[in-house]
Amino acid sequence: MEAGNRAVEGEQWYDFYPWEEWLASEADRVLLVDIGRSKGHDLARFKEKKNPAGRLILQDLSEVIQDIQAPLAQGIEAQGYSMFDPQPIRGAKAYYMRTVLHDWPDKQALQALQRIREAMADDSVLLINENSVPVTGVSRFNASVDLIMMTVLSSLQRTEKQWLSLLERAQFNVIKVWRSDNQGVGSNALFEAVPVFVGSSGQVP
Ligand SMILES: C[S@@+](CC[C@H](N)C(=O)[O-])C[C@H]1O[C@@H](n2cnc3c(N)ncnc32)[C@H](O)[C@@H]1O
Repeated sequence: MEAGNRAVEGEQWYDFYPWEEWLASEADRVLLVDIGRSKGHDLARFKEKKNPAGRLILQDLSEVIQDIQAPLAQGIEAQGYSMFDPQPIRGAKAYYMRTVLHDWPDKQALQALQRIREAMADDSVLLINENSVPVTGVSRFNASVDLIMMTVLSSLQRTEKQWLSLLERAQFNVIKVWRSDNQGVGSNALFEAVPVFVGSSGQVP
């Protein structure tokens, strides 16, 4: 799947999302936790192209992290972690995932989102960079990925409505769905969301 996404990706999220303005925070705070980032090439590109202040953390399964050969750029830290476990990085400015949740059915995706929500501060932001497929007129690429998702992973390529529903059920408010003019078909939408915090009564305020 990753190779497929690489072949068709368009602009990077940081080229069309105003991260400098929207993610401004203290320099010693973790700026962004990239969950399921594989070996971290894209975080390295973000660092190289934009040189953001703040720590960047890439997380993936321990076996993936252990397989990283090249040294990481200064300012990037790698951490072996499963997204179904409690998130060790608390209160980061942004939690980011690209083409990770599409590998998972709603039940597991909701668990992973819950782990993020628990770790967020009041001003943290969730960024989900995913493929959002149209309801009709789906491209051959997306139709074939959808079939692969279903047969191999019991998962799916979600429509925007399905992404919004997933995020709402995970108790996030979606602020905006960002799209670039030059969209690839591998991860064409950036869902920006903030947590809805549940009050002590257990009710969403
Ligand atoms: C389709 S790849 C996407 C990689 C990268 N985000 C990208 O956009 O190129 C899915 C990634 O999720 C990681 N992954 C799978 N299960 C995970 C888990 N339980 N916790 C954290 N990462 C996981 C995989 O190792 C893989 O790197």
